[in-house]
This record gives sequence, C-alpha cells and structure tokens, in this order.
Amino acid sequence: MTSDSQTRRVNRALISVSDKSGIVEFARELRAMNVELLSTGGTFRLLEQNNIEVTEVADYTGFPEMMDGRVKTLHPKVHGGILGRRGTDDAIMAEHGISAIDMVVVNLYPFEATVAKPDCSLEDAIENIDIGGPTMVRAAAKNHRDVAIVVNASDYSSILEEMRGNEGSLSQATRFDLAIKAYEHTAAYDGAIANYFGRLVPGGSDKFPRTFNSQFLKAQEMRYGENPHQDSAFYVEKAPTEACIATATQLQGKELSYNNIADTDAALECVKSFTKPACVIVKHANPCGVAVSLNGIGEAYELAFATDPESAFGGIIAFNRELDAATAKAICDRQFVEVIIAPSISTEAQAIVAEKKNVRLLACGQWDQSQPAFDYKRVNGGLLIQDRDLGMVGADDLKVVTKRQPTEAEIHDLIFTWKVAKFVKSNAIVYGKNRQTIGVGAGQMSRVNSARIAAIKAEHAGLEVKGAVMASDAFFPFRDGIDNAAQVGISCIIQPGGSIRDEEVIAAADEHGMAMVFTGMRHFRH
Ligand SMILES: NC(=O)c1ncn([C@@H]2O[C@H](COP(=O)(O)O)[C@@H](O)[C@H]2O)c1NC=O
Repeated sequence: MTSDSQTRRVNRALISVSDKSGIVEFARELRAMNVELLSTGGTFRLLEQNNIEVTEVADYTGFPEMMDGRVKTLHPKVHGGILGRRGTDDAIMAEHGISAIDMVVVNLYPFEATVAKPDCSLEDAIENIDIGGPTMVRAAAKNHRDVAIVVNASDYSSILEEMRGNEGSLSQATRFDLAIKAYEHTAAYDGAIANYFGRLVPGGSDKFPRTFNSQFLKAQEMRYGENPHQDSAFYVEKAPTEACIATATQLQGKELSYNNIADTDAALECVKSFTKPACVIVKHANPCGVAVSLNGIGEAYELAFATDPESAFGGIIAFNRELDAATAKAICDRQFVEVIIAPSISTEAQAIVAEKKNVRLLACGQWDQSQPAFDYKRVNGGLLIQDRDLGMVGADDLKVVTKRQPTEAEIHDLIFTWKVAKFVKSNAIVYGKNRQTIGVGAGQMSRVNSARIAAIKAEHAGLEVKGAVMASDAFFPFRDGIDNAAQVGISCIIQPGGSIRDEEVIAAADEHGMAMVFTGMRHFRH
C-alpha cells in the first residue's frame, strides 16, 4: 500500500458512463465545486442537455470518436492525463499539451446484461466488450496516488460529501479504496467475458467454460473455521438469486460461526421444500427432526423436536412461515438453540427471543426457487461444480412396483420423507408418519446401517414405527434393507429404484405385504 497520505484536489474529471443513472446530479455537484468536466459522446450530450458545462473528449483530443465507439478515449491526451505522475511527468505533459485528469468516472458497456438476453448474437456480445472504459479504469486505479477512479454510482454521494468537506479534495485512503474497487470491477468484468467465450472454444461447453471465473464478496470473518485452529471467512455472491443464508438479516445474537452458517444453510434449504407450514431442526448438517403441520409452525416445531430431542439440543431451527410469538416462546422455554431462521420474525417473537441474547435470530425473506444455480465443492487441487439439486418428484411421478398400492395417507408421508431424505447426508434413511420424521439415519457407509440407526432413534424417542413409511435416498442394493424395515414395522417405502437386484428387493417388499414406490430420481448428498 502506498504511504502517501496526501489529499488531492480534483480539478478535472472525465465522465464516460453507459449506465447514466445519477450522473447528471453528480456532474452538477462536481461543477459546483469548480471541477472541469470532460465527457464522451453520449454522456457529453446528456450533460449538455442538462445545462452542465462540459467539454467533449473529441474536442479535447482533436480526434473524433470513431469505429462505432470502438475508439473514443484511447488517446495519449486522455491516458497521459490519467497516468502522468504529478511532480514527475509535469514537463512532458506540458510539452504535449496533456491536461491532468484527477478523477475518472466510468461504468462499462453492459456485457453481462447483453449476453443474458436469449437472442444475443456473437456480434452483440463482442460489441459489448468495453475496451476504452476498462483501460481508463485500470490506468486511473494504477495512478491512484494522484487520481480518483469511480466505477459505482453508489459511491457518488460519499465522494461528493468528502469533497465538500475538504475543499474539493479526496484523501489518499479514499483514492486507494476506490482503486481497489476498480480492479475488483474489471476483474469481474473480464471474468464474465472469459466465462462467456470460454464456452465456445475447445475445452468449453454450453454450461462449463474452459476456465471458471467467479467473484465473491467478503461478508464477514469468523472467529475460526470448522475447528478452532482453522481461520475462516464467509464470502457471498454479488447478486444471490434467492433469499438464502447469504442474504439473511441477523436481528440479534452472537456472531454467526462457520458451522452456524453451514448448518443454517442446510436447515433453510430443507425447509424450502415444503409449501405447508414446516419446521426443520438441523444438527451437524443433517436434519434431526422435520415436520409439517396444517395447524401452523408451532405444531410443526413440537413434532420436529419430538423426533430427536437429544440431538435438537443446540440445533439450528428453520421455518417456512413467519416466526410467531407462541412458537418463539415454546423454543426458548424448552431448549438451547444456536440459530432460528424464518422468512420473517414477528415483533412479539423478536421480543421473546431477545430474552435469550445469545440466540442468533435471522430473517431471510420469502424465497423463489425458480432460478437455476450451481453447487460447488472444493476438493484438494480442484473445484467440483454441478447443478444445484432442485429436482423433486410429485405424487404423479411415483411408480408403484409392489402388489400393494400405497394409501393416500401413505403417499403424503412418502413425499414428505422423500423431501427430507434429499437433505440428509448419504446414505440417508428417513422414517416418517403423519408428516413427522420419526427416525433419521444419516451419513453411514452402508444403507442398512442408516436404516438401523433410524430405527434406534425412533425407539429412543419413544416413537412408534409401526405403520410408518421409509425413504431411501438411493436404491437398495440388497433385500436386507427391506427385511429390516419390515421387522421394525415399516409399511411403505419410497426409493429411486434402479438396482440390478430390484426384482429381489420388490419380492421382499411383496413378501412383507409392503407397498413400495420408485421415484426414478436419486438424491445423494455427500
Ligand atoms: N472505445 C473507447 O475509447 C471508449 N472509451 C469509453 N468507452 C465507454 O463508453 C461508454 C460511454 O459512452 P457514451 O458516453 O458515448 O454513452 C462507457 O461505458 C465507457 O466505458 C469506450 N468504449 C468502448 O470501448
């Protein structure tokens, strides 16, 4: 970082913006502080129409804009004015009639918005690669010792405020900060260009470009990572497409930890699967209790908690409806909870949770899951990228493979447990009855062991397995999983099917008088 702590007066600014929002007001205020303005064609005309005194760049350089705007500002009188080191290059600047440009205000051709249009041609995409803009942005950022670079309209007001309070000057700290923002901006811009065209070259494909360029903004640094000896930070997408952990507002409580963020994400994404009032309690990334109740989230919470009260201790609780006072009170009276998250929190509920000042309370807003997105998983030396698992079957997609058909009540429970199983680490087995989980077996290396664990958990919680349904996130490789399920009282099974021993597995279900449906879609979660 530069050690120069000097402020610099802004005497001359070059303004060249594609997105012209707020630019007239900004330019007017700069003029009020006696800043001389230079501007490119479209921006120049807009400022002039608004009676703002401004010189067109073409008049200053003596060169017209040409080639449909491909060359506007690419001229030594512009770049010398931006890059010239005050105190070092003054003589050469004077010799060539170069005026110092102290501020550059630029936003770039809208490349991402252009290529997002379904009918965007290759020619449109190419013409929307801004060349002169990033060149000025990078030059001004490099010379931030003398020049301020402004790439975000959201910075206009704070810049004006600082200049007003400092006789038209900006501090070194502000110029440095603006310079780094500028490089973040050009990095993202070039990343988007590389991603777009990287799909069209050998090694690229429609979805996966040859190199993968993405930018995340730091939201917070945590005290530590998954374990205390690991440092960690939370980076978020620039513009998340739906309400999620990254966009949630923390209303109270201790700072979110690394594990809190990961577990809250798991709970929230699971509860999003349900349209009726639902509650998901997560412990160590797995749902340990889930329930849906037509009587509201209060009852859903009671039922979810009852699945596994032991594990729910210190858990993360997510709802898909506003947190109300009665539910908040039930939670706070009963258990130690790390995080509660819901689309919104009523004022009364907030007041109740406030009595437990460490509880992290988050409001995330209402979600819309219509946008496709990617999931990333880091492995040593690489990054795995896949579509987010937004797949889900409905009752009509279920293929009954046994002699016995499931009853209507069983179908409701099959879909319910299937939705839960999608969010349980593989191998996942979920027992459920009346839209309440009654046993969850997660993360075992064999499916039959996950089933045994689900049964143990149900027994431990004093919940009756007889008449419950069972979901398995992937097919049963052997009939033993079915035999065990029958032994504990499971009456109906949902699973993807597709094993080479499906016949044997179906025969086992028939032998036990069970109903079994195939989804044709599996939901591994590692
Ligand atoms: N070619 C150039 O020399 C050049 N100089 C500035 N621009 C861009 O032209 C746009 C503003 O143009 P106008 O003021 O004509 O509406 C800005 O997005 C700016 O980044 C240029 N355009 C593209 O490269």
